[in-house]
Amino acid sequence: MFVPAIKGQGTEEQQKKWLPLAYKFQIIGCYAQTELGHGSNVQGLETTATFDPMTDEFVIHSPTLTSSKWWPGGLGKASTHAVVYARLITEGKDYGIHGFIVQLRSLEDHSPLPGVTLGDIGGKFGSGAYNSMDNGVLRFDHVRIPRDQMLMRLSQVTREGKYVQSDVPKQLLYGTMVYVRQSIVADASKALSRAVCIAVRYSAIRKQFGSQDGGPETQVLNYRTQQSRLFPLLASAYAFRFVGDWLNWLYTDVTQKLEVKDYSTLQEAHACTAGLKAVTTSATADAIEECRKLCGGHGYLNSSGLPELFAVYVPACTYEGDNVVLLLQVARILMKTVSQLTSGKQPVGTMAYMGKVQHLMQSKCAVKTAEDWLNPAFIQEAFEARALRMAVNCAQNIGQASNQEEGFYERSPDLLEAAVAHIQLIIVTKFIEKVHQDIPGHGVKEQLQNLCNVYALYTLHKHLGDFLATGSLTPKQGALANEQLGKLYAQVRPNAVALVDAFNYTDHYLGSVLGRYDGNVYPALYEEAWKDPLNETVVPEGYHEYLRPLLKQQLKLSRL
Ligand SMILES: CCCCCCCCCCC/C=C/C(=O)SCCNC(=O)CCNC(=O)[C@H](O)C(C)(C)COP(=O)(O)OP(=O)(O)OC[C@H]1O[C@@H](n2cnc3c(N)ncnc32)[C@H](O)[C@@H]1OP(=O)(O)O
Ligand SMILES: Cc1cc2nc3c(=O)[nH]c(=O)nc-3n(C[C@H](O)[C@H](O)[C@H](O)COP(=O)(O)OP(=O)(O)OC[C@H]3O[C@@H](n4cnc5c(N)ncnc54)[C@H](O)[C@@H]3O)c2cc1C
Repeated sequence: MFVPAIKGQGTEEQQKKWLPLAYKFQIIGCYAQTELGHGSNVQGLETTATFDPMTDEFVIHSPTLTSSKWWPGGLGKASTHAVVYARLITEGKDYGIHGFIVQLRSLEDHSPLPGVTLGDIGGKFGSGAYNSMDNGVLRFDHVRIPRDQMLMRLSQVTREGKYVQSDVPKQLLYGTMVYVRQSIVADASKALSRAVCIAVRYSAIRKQFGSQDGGPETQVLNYRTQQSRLFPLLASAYAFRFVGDWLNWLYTDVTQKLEVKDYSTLQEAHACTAGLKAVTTSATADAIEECRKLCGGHGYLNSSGLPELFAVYVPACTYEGDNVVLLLQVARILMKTVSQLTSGKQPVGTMAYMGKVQHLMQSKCAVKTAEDWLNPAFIQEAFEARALRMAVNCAQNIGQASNQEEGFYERSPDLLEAAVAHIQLIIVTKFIEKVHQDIPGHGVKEQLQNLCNVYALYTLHKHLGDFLATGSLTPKQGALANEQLGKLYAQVRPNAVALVDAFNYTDHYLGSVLGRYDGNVYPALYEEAWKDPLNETVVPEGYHEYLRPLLKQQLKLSRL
């Protein structure tokens, strides 16, 4: 994040100076924005950067305990520099949050520089899984930096101390977060596909119950409950991969537009990166835990790879923006778009469907049979109607409040659900678009179409309340969707292992005894057990000190 921050907020000159040093690891940088007292509320950050015209320097200071930088990855022990986000003060006026390059440690002996106090913030969730990352704490005691270490692409301070705002949207200050959020969506797909690969392969070799007259027991992958829990996660892994590819295209397109000062798609980029990051990371975190449960007791072993994958993954729901905070950002943009519908301004991009408000507010889903749900047009329209009607309902309810902000606050739980509906529509739309493309490989397109329908109908089934409450579907149509879902699971089953083999993960990368490509799980589990340090001695440490006295005492008592 140190590098994209300098790329996005540094001048050409600053990029030329600092980026080569970072690329060659002559300096190691981190992104120091979050503080002990503020993470979500960036505008609430307290660290100060006060310009001193006498010396042409900024004085970086931590005025309160809560202004201590807290969480930045790499800050505690590894980084020599940081992009520090602080309140820019010049000529006695606070101009809000800006980025500054600050050296933290000596390049000679790595010791903290004068006025800099820093360290690691301590152990984190998951017994050490994330402890390889030195998330740090950092305090400044009036540390001076040259004026030219203020990142000056978006705004400047002159030698005389005058603040100059460039003619670019101030939201570009948040550009680094947008970049990482879009990469987190692709990362969600990778993490989810790893968990699903483990769970599908293990479900194919695990047999429990169901043997007829002494024959083999039943593969748990053949149980409909196992399929109804696992195949939607398999479909989600593919869905998030495709929407992540599209989001990367959108991000690249927006970045190219910014180069020519075209800011028309900045809001779209923010809504899509924030919303897709929130929805895909929440779904993936829940899915990894579900994959652990799908593997029964062995899923709880570290050698399954799932506990560590879960522990390392779940902070994704929080870092780079708390998912609720990000979805409320999407909700704000939805409300703004709805309010503009009456002005005749046509929504564009992923909001374009809202322009069909007259149709979608009264459309009746035409599905009559379970097979009708295989028609992408029916799926698309159902998801559009649900999302639009939820957004319009929120806007109408907010409109009845005494003031907009109060109304937004009161209705924020409903707004959250409307934002999720909008983002799920994007995911479904991009999956449908993907399977409409030419896809090489015999039978591959059909399998992806099955997974697209599984993702869409599973999501519809899981959120059926929204569809019914908004009148987008009838209960009968909801039941037909569920009926079709069951048929789809049967079609996915024969190809389930092939669909996870297609992720092409090596056993090393997968890191799971349960997910081995050769399926030779039981000997591997047994072999792995003996590597447990507890098995280095046959009689456990502590026997003589604790167990033996207890056993002897109980033996005596039993003879009294
Ligand atoms: C490379 C592979 C990697 C894969 C794995 C990834 C590993 C990652 C490791 C994780 C490291 C973690 C790093 C971090 O966590 S860094 C810190 C992250 N912190 C956050 O995300 C903070 C979240 N908070 C915010 O973004 C802002 O505070 C918030 C947007 C919530 C509020 O902003 P603000 O207070 O300024 O005000 P408004 O809500 O009123 O917004 C004002 C207008 O600005 C628009 N806006 C807001 N954000 C953006 C944006 N990012 N881009 C564009 N526009 C934005 C907003 O819509 C308002 O617009 P209008 O005025 O038109 O309504
Ligand atoms: C593993 C990890 C790595 C990190 N790496 C970095 C890093 O490298 N650099 C960096 O700067 N930061 C980093 N962070 C910090 C991270 O960005 C913040 O923790 C994150 O943005 C959440 O902010 P917060 O902690 O203030 O949460 P809070 O906002 O305090 O969230 C607490 C609760 O309040 C709710 N809430 C907050 N505001 C609202 C609102 N307006 N409406 C409704 N509900 C609200 C949230 O939904 C949540 O339920 C990292 C964090 C973690 C866990």
